[in-house]
Amino acid sequence: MSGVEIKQVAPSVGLGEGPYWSQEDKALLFVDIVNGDVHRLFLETGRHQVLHVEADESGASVSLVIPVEGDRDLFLVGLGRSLAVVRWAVSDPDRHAVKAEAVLHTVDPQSPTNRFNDGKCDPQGRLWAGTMGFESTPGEPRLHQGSLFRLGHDLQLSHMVDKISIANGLAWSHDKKTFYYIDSCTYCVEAFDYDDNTGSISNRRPVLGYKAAGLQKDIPDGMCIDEAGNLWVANFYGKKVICVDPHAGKILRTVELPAQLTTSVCWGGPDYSTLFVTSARTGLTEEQLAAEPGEGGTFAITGLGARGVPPTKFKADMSLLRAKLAK
Ligand SMILES: O=C(O)[C@H](O)[C@@H](O)[C@H](O)[C@H](O)CO
Ligand SMILES: [Zn+2]
Repeated sequence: MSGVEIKQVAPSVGLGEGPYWSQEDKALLFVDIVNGDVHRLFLETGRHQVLHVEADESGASVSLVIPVEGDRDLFLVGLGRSLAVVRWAVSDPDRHAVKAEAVLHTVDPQSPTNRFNDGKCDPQGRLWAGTMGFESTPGEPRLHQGSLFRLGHDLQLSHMVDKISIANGLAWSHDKKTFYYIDSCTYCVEAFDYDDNTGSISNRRPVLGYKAAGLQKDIPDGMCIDEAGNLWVANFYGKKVICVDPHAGKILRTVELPAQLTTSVCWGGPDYSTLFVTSARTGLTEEQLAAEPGEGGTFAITGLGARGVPPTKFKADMSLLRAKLAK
């Protein structure tokens, strides 16, 4: 593939996840789940902000960060088993700690060691986020302990899919009729029919089985969709992202990265032609880390000849949200 360039844009973190391109700020947001931090990296100036979110009673891991439409200082985060709101201004100091302004929901009381993992907004701006069971070794959680949830504009939480092991990549087709989803422990990218009006899903089916595609050790993790409707999936333990044609169920391209635990992907940059990729270093040995300094880094891939579309912010009924923040 000529012209493809890979550049490390952020220093190594424990478990990078949840990349999100903020066009207003020309910044990449991502989280470090191990340290409970949200990162914001301004690509033009190099300014790098780190917001540590203090634990609530359900845990300390910050697993996703999504801006709230209509207030540039508000963000939804996954925090332990909770979905919470944090306040974070661009003018804040580059490194500081906050408590959540409000906890909207705490889930999975039957599995107290669960935590939220990946999440993203659908075309209507409802948040979809899922949980996973306790992981002693990366990729080997207690199975079927988690669920996928949907947070509506009215801040009500709906339970969408149960028996999820590691809730991961999410994407919606441009015709808003298909929802693509990854539970990492199925080793499969799946699809559902999606109703954009009601936000309901049905008809779960496989799109790409990893073992049948020859990916024996890769774990499907985060995912995004490009303008042409192809899926880009980060392969944990796979040192790569793959581009998948979901209609043919075929791998179209493979891009290798200097990090074996590639965790998630998003499109960004002024014209959405840069693919940002997060990775992790958690669980790797000292030797492995020494051999590959990129482990845990965040990367920008350019020259792919593909591009994405703007991400969707969380659209809340702001009077309901402000009432929660006032409490
Ligand atoms: O990145 C994630 O989604 C999880 O937070 C991680 O725990 C790993 O990906 C998982 O171990 C393998 O999928
Ligand atoms: Zn993930």
